[in-house]
Amino acid sequence: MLVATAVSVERDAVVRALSTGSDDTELGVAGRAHPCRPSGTTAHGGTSGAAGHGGTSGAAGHGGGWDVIVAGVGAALAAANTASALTAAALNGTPYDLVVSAGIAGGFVPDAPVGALVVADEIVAADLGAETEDGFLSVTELGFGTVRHRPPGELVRRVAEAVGARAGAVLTVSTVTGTAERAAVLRERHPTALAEAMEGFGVAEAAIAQGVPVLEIRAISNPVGPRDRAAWRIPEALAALTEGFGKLVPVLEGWNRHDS
Ligand SMILES: O=C(O)c1cccc(C(=O)CC[C@H]2O[C@@H](n3cnc4c(=O)[nH]cnc43)[C@H](O)[C@@H]2O)c1
Repeated sequence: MLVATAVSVERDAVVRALSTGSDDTELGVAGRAHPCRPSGTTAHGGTSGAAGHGGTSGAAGHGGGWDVIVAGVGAALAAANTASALTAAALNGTPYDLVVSAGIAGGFVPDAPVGALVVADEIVAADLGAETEDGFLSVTELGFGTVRHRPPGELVRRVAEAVGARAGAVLTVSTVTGTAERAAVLRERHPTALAEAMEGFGVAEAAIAQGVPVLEIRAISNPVGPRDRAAWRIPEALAALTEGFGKLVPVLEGWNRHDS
């Protein structure tokens, strides 16, 4: 499994869950920083003796088990670093079975309150398109490809049940929403949206391009709406991410990608 987080505190929250996981979880060196990563893009070995780590930008090889990388903030950087990690692992003969985009997010109230966990049944590039006199047109409507990836449905259902998360669309945006008006526009365009974050679609594009299924799980740190930085509850969200990931591990390790 490859877990792509945006920043190091998210990576650490995931690694905390993995390193207290069951004995069956191969996590001999989880939490060990890799010295070769540029600009904070640090990979962690998910197995003891994860000697396959590459030294190239953002790449991470692995020997089975879990790798957790800091893929960067924003869809483009997250896609680039996720693609590098996937390619390195494939070239090493140990391709990943699943990619998980994980971190904190803004939640659409009242469905996704601060501290809640959300699992994406759709990963949607919410602002990839064009403003027209008739309103927003997505790149799909413009004829240029997709703005939506769907994680395996049965896996989403099992994960939601195991971690106590709600399943719904998770939007990927380039700009954190800062007004009630923008939140309402997004929710009107995407009525099933539970959360917005900034990386999921990039991670998904990288995974899908290599034929690897993708999942996105987010812990809500703040409401989507008027900017109120003081209201962000990042430590609480990171604690929820750790707790949720602990419950996620057995589900993912028992999952066969051909099940769903
Ligand atoms: O507004 C600020 O002062 C501020 C300070 C620190 C960090 C930020 C971010 O925007 C972090 C974005 C980071 O966290 C995810 N995230 C969390 N909440 C949201 C949200 O409401 N909308 C979009 N992204 C969010 C995101 O995935 C980034 O990785 C701001």
